[in-house]
Amino acid sequence: MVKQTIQIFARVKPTVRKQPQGIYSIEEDEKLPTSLEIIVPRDLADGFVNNKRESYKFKFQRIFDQDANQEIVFENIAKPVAESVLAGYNGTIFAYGQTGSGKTFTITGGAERYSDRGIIPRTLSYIFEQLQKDSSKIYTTHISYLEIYNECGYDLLDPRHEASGLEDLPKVTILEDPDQNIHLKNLSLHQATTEEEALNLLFLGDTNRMIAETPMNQASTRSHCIFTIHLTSKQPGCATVRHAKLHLVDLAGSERVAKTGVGGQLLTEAKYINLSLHYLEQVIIALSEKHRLHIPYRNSMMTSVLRDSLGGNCMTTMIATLSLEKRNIDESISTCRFAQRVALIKNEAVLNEEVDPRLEIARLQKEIQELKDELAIVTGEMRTEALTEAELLQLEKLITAFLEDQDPESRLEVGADMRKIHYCFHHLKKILNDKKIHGSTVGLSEIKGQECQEPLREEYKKLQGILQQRDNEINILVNMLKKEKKKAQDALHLSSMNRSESRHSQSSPVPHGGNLEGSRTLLSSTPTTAQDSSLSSYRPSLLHRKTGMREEMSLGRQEAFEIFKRDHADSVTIEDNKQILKQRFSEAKALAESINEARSKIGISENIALPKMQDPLEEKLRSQVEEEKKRYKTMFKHLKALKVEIEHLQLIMDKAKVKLQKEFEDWWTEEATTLQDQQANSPAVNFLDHRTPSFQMPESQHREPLLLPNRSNVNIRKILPSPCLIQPSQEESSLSASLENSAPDRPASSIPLTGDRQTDSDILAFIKARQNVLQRKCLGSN
Ligand SMILES: Nc1ncnc2c1ncn2[C@@H]1O[C@H](COP(=O)(O)OP(=O)(O)OP(=O)(O)O)[C@@H](O)[C@H]1O
Repeated sequence: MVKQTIQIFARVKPTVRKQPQGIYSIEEDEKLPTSLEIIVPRDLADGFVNNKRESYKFKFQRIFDQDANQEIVFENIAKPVAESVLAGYNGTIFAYGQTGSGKTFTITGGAERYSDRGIIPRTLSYIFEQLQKDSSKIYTTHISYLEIYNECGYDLLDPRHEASGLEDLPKVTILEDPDQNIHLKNLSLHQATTEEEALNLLFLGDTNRMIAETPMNQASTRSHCIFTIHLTSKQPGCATVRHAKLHLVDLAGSERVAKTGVGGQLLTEAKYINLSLHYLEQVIIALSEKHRLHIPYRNSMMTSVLRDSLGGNCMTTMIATLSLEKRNIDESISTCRFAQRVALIKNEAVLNEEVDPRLEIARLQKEIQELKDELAIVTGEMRTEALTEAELLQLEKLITAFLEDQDPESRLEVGADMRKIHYCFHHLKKILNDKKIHGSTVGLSEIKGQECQEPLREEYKKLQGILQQRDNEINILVNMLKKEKKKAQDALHLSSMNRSESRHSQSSPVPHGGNLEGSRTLLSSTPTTAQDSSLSSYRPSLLHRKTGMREEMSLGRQEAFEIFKRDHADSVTIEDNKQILKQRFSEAKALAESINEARSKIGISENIALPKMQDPLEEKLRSQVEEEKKRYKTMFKHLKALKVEIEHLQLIMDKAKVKLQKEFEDWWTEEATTLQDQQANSPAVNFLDHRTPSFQMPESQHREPLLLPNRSNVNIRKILPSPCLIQPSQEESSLSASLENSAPDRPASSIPLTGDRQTDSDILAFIKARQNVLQRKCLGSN
């Protein structure tokens, strides 16, 4: 049992603007920054009057200042907890702080750079690395991801449900058994056999979380999220199984209702958040008071779920995230005060061991049989009748298996039957004699030579096995690279076709998002388990399903999406990541080539027949092979790390894409609704009238004004034909005239639209295509 108080750490978020000097200071204790002093400026009126205290001091296990990166935070906070989870103890890390103070950044990570990976992906990486190293135990890992919003639990990982809102996700409820153990009904557990599978689950949960967000429910801010790694370990042949859980918790923003200044639905949410955080505080106060018999865990879902983590069987760590800007000082002080109370809670973590009943029954049955046999021998219970043919045959088989078994501990089990025991001795003697007769024809020197060669052969066999394994791995990686290259070429070909199509024909809408999809090949072509491949294939369709986008967009919508994408604030990050991804791919390719080279060298050396006796040539050969093997291993490790990075980057890009599409859909729907309202009084739409309201980008993403008139979203000015020298047909002339007339400097003409969004888009797409045909005719005749 390990008795420990909850460990508290503080992390200060980098400030955007320059803050007044001396708003806080960090003192070192035994070379570690452990004491934080917050100085309240004298002019600060909100909440702190001048005659109040000016400075507040708080102690932490360690404080991470603005310049601390994600790696340092992981190494110092999460790694020790992950180690105790690997040893069989429960662990919890939770981030607490006001909205925007960096909880999600610390727990999950930033969505822009690979180096911004937070505690969850780094912990997964670390745990799977350790599991791979430890071959003494059999491990199984499961993942669950729970979101608690307004006191209701939702399963973020159920792939059976297509969520477009939080209410579509399966609801999770709490059940308590007579021993007061908490069970979460409807929370799915997913096995992850590799880091990649676990990261896919994290991605799936985060995407569901993002999709479920609406402007009314900024889930990330207003909900608590608990990502749990369930680890089971067992030693082969041993009936004891160890279970450990690691909760990684991103709590809702801790600001007070008064400060949020919200009403309606948001006020309800704020109250729920405040209530659940209030209950968390109540539990913590109760736990920090000695001799308190009743701890009010049951008051809220979050405290019920984290019951063990707070004052129970768990190694718990809290990260107080602080945004030490002038306007956030009061919230930062209250976060620190909360942390000080948390630090008083003592937990008693025990190894969660239990005996697997099936293994225990088998062990006991064996023991009973052995005891019965012993008893039969001791009591002299003898059988005299002769053994049957079948029994003799069975015994011979047992003897053969016993002789062939390489395990020195293996036993020949024939039971307490002296007839069988005698027959076994008799049969063994026969085998030995037969061997002796045959053996005499073999020369003594040859036997000696064979003895020398035996270990060499074994070593050679082992190396060949490893080589075969690595060969397979390299083939898989090379195939992945080839596929990626082909995909990139296809994408290039497709985009050039699209460009020429949009210039000349504009006849068929292009499926959206092709440019990002290309990068998925590596992931989807990676050999994984059935479950993983189902997840990988789930992801691309998730982009459509979850954002509610159709697989194919109308031409107008496609054009609007392209412009929206181009002007979106995230486009620079997406481009940057694409570049990094490309770079990593070429690095991986180069590395794969070097690995192939090293492998062939090892192969050549191993193909040379080894001399029968050890000699200098063999020694040289051996050391060369060893050298190559070392080089090969290092490169292979590097390639694996690159693969993880590439996969992570792809996940980041997928996430950005889902976000982009979702924002586009929201914006599109909003604009369409507004215009529908405006057009309700006049069914005919004024095509290019400047008075017609144009689509506007959301404020934050707006760089250039978009000229996308009415719901069709087609920029007609872009598609107007250039002056033409040939005479168009009558039909073409009238169509052309109707469009020409709609130019801003001419009297506006109207094109009747149906009011149905899709039909209108199609009508306008048709007009656009016709215009292009006209334009091409013009160009052709010129
Ligand atoms: N240590 C840090 N370094 C760089 N950027 C950070 C850091 N901490 C937070 N940020 C950035 O600040 C912003 C807000 O952070 P984050 O979303 O993690 O806050 P939060 O506390 O989780 O907020 P919420 O309660 O709304 O979920 C994000 O853009 C994030 O990238």
